[in-house]
Amino acid sequence: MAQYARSPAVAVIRLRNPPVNTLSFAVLQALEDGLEKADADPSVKAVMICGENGKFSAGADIRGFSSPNRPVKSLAALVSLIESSKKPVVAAIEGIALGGGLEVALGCHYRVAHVKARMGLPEVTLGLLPGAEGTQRLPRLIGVPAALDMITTGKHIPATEALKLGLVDEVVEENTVEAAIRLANKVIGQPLGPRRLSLKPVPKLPDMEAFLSQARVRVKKQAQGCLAPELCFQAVRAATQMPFADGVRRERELFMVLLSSGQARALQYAFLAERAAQKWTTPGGASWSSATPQPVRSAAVIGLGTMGRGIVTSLVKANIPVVALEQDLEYLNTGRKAVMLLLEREAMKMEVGAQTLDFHNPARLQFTVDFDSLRDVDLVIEAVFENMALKKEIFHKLSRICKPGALLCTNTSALNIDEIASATSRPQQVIGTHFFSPAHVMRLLEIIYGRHTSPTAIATAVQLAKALKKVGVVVGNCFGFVGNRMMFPYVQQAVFLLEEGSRPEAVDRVLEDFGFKIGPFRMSDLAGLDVGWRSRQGQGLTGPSVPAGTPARQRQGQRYSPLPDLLCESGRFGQKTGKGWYQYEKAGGRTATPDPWLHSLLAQYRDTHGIEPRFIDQEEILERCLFSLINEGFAILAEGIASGPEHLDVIYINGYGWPKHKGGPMFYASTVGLPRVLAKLHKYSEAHPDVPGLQPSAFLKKLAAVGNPPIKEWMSYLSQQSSRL
Ligand SMILES: C/C=C(\C)C(=O)SCCNC(=O)CCNC(=O)[C@H](O)C(C)(C)COP(=O)(O)OP(=O)(O)OC[C@H]1O[C@@H](n2cnc3c(N)ncnc32)[C@H](O)[C@@H]1OP(=O)(O)O
Repeated sequence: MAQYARSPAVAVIRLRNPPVNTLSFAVLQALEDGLEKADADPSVKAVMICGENGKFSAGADIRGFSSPNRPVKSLAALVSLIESSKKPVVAAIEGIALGGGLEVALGCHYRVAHVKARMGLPEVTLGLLPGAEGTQRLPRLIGVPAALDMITTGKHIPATEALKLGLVDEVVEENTVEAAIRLANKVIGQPLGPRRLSLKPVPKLPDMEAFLSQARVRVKKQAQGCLAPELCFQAVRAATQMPFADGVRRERELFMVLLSSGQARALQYAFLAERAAQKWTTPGGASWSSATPQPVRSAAVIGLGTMGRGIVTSLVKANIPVVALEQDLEYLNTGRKAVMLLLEREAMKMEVGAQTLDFHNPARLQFTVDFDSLRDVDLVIEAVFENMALKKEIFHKLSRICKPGALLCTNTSALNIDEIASATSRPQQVIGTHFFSPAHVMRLLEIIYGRHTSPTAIATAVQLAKALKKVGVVVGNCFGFVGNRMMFPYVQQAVFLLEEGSRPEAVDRVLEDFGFKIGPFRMSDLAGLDVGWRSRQGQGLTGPSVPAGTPARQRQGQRYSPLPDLLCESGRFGQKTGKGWYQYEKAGGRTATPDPWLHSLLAQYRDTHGIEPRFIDQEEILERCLFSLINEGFAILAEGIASGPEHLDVIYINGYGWPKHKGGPMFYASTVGLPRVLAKLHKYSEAHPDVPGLQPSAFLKKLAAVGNPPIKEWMSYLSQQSSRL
């Protein structure tokens, strides 16, 4: 709602809809009523609009876009109503003015912002455009280049930058509301025409056409398959070509195209899924709502390989003092140099000096080979390579050295957290923190609780993720956890497709066209084929521990492809060796080219094993890879390893390059339709009965049997099932 008050001659309208003052129907109605009241009252000479609780407004309610009663049209009408007011209207922007919130402020004649406020038009990130005339007003206020940048990227800008751009008239450090009332009193009686953005011309550029065509290329490149950036561009271009009213009509048409697109639904789901994933629960009854995190005032990182370096960098950026430990001085010095380089680069990117991050200060970042230096830290992240014996040895040591209460985290992508915890005397404080490479860049942090992990430990790890500006997703302990466990069948299908007749470049192209940043074979070359090889050796799937007489293409009664092992045996580990599924210009090269050697290896392999190659179309490639991944997702949900499908989707969007505008694998399955996913899995598993990953999971079957229930209802079917058992 909006609250109306008076500050002698100035009417004060306060937007009130906690927690972020979204513009619900009720808020818009109350705002309109407030404006009418102010207009009708002759003693009111000016109006000031502000938000409750130190926040102006986060814009339209994202949960309301799918509602047929969404208030977008009335928002545009209201912004026009504000602008046409005969009494000056001043916006007092504290905290945030985003989306429709900023559009309301653009309708005001003046804007005052608190120095800590942020402003933006993030609609593009939700698959939309600023549909309350924002694409037409903003270029008139700050010029086309700056407006296009804000509208097509959705970035939030700080108040100081907004002042430089002319987006706000004043930035204050103290009371924004008082400053806005002061300004309102000052401008009473001044002409409003020049302050009405709809009446202003769009500032000219020396060569607008050339600017727009270059900008369009840039926008297309950044869009990566997303429709909204291009349509945002078209709406801003309309502002440069048409009078305001026509531009508004064009904006409306483009908005309707986006609103009805599947991409907008997927992106809005992704926004809400990220928030839903913060609300973790465990089958044991622990929950985000009752667990309290411990403060993390200092941390240690063990191991300064690629992952450890990134983790140290993340902690320093989050202002958490770090002790970085290596096994000997040689490794320590190499690690130290690499970390310093990363931090210098980060300081440059953040446009702050080394002194701001303060990483030359040993009180902030200390390098050591002495385990005793870990005695007082609040949290340790072990990031040595994936070797259970080594990890257990380290955790045993930590359990003796670290202070009581210190959280002991292991950075692992698959190893059993309970087994690692068993090496300590405090398994309740042991937790898995699976960072993604590069750890200072990737947003995802998979947080894995073991059998004994305490709710406090989980809450502390979630809090740490927030401090590191990452998305922490809490999951249970199983081989590969959630992300890699779903990835195994996907990669497995890709390799089976090669056996049956396809090529790495054909499979990659289909999945990259779908929207993955890189396909499974390019990804495998980038990560290094030796990583999986070592893991398969450890599981006894390949190498000397495989019993004599085991068929080459079978393990544990199921089809197995030894192709990746064959590549590793010939020293083809991917980019690092210059050869893998592709060939590269040199060892460490990045440009993948299809490799005739590999093509003849595939032909020879098929001959040896009597496989008749066949043409495999794009549909089969896509469905076998994606549906097997999704199928595993259903098994994970049924086992209680994750609290809901949103968690899986957040993991895939933030850690595995899943295209956000397709909402994550489980959301995608819901858009394809669960009965269709099931029918396709049946078809492929019948054609390839011994290929793992294609047998539909029981939970998928159960959901498909009731049709295609909305994704938010899926988990309720699971509890119905359990309660009957
Ligand atoms: C046409 C389209 C128009 C006119 C629009 O306005 S589209 C909406 C444009 N606005 C946005 O995209 C803003 C989205 N929100 C954010 O970026 C952030 O939430 C925030 C910067 C406003 C606050 O961030 P933070 O402090 O980290 O808190 P949370 O992100 O956890 O949010 C707190 C709760 O508020 C809910 N929320 C936030 N914004 C919206 C919104 N626009 N609509 C509905 N709900 C919103 C968010 O979901 C959190 O609620 P819970 O999930 O915890 O219940």
